[in-house]
Amino acid sequence: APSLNKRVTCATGQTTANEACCALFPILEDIQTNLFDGAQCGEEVHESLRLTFHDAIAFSPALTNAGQFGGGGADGSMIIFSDTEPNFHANLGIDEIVEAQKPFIARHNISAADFIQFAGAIGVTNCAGAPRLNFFLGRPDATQIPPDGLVPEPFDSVDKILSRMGDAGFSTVEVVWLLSSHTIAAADLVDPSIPGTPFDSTPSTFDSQFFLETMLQGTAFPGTPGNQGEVESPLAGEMRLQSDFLLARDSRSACEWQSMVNNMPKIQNRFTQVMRKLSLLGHNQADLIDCSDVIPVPKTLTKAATFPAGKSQADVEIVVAATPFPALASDPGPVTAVPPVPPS
Ligand code: HEM
Ligand SMILES: [Ca+2]
Ligand SMILES: [Mn+2]
Repeated sequence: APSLNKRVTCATGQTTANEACCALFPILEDIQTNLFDGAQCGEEVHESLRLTFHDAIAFSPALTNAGQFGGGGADGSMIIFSDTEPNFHANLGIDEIVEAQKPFIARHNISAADFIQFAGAIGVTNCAGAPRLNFFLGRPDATQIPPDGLVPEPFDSVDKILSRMGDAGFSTVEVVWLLSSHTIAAADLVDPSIPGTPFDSTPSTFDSQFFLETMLQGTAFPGTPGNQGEVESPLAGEMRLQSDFLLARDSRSACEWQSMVNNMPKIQNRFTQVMRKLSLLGHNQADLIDCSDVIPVPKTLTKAATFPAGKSQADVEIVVAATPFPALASDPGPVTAVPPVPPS
């Protein structure tokens, strides 16, 4: 009789719990070599993670309940309808990774819906400190374009962001957990004069610097002032979104935000939970095959969070008195500018 825990050895040599997952190993290798430039945590990984969100979050039970089409969730619509959906305002810039991923989908037997979530899960493993996300196989592709207006914008109010995310099924703390993603992120189009400007000082490390640095007092714009959705950041070369600034300070989210600082086990655990939920929007997990064991084991990170050089506890705009703020060292040496993420 077959044992429940029996593992399959694939033709390519790796083992997995389910034979259907064997087909993913050649795709994994192609992605790491040719999309992520040899397992780097660079621009394509950042854009691929952003794409997991923008594809999935176009999902509105509120619209469905009102008798309209609310979007199919993680259904690949961004790629299937690439003439339309990437042009929605909140998706600006997503066309690049959409076009970069298309040839991979064309040369493998995988839905666009699955590929987007698979590439995102693989990509984060290239960033030291990231958790090993789950991956489920078998999403059918979109048959309809989701409505515009379902992806949060950096100039949206906290009320609007929490309400939109709540419609899709995410609580306030889950929104905070999802924003761990902005630790490996940069903006190209918020200030188009400085493409590749990161949201924290370590855009190729999945650490808690994003949560810490968004709590510091803003002092200047990294490029031009007056961009919609941008506020002053604490570091030269660093971009701060107004939405991240507000969520870090709002009474509904600030406590959870602060709890992420220097708490890697929590970040890893919570990000895994919410990314599982995000990747399943519009689907039942029971209809899919769990291929999580195909995802590589991420690079580890041992470094504690630190204040960037020239910053200290005095620069934290403390909003949460209820929980103690961790005692953190400051990086030694002169104050430096955060370098941009190179385009590739
Ligand atoms: C809550 C609402 C959110 C807002 C308002 C927001 C907004 C933004 C904006 C404006 C950018 C810069 C785009 C550009 O100019 O190139 C960005 C980048 C990014 N976002 Fe978000 N985001 C949100 C949530 C998320 C979530 C939930 C994820 C993933 C789970 C995510 C992942 C990313 C990543 C990885 C990037 C960097 C892309 C790159 O470096 O090329 N974001 N986000
Ligand atoms: Ca980081
Ligand atoms: Mn980018």
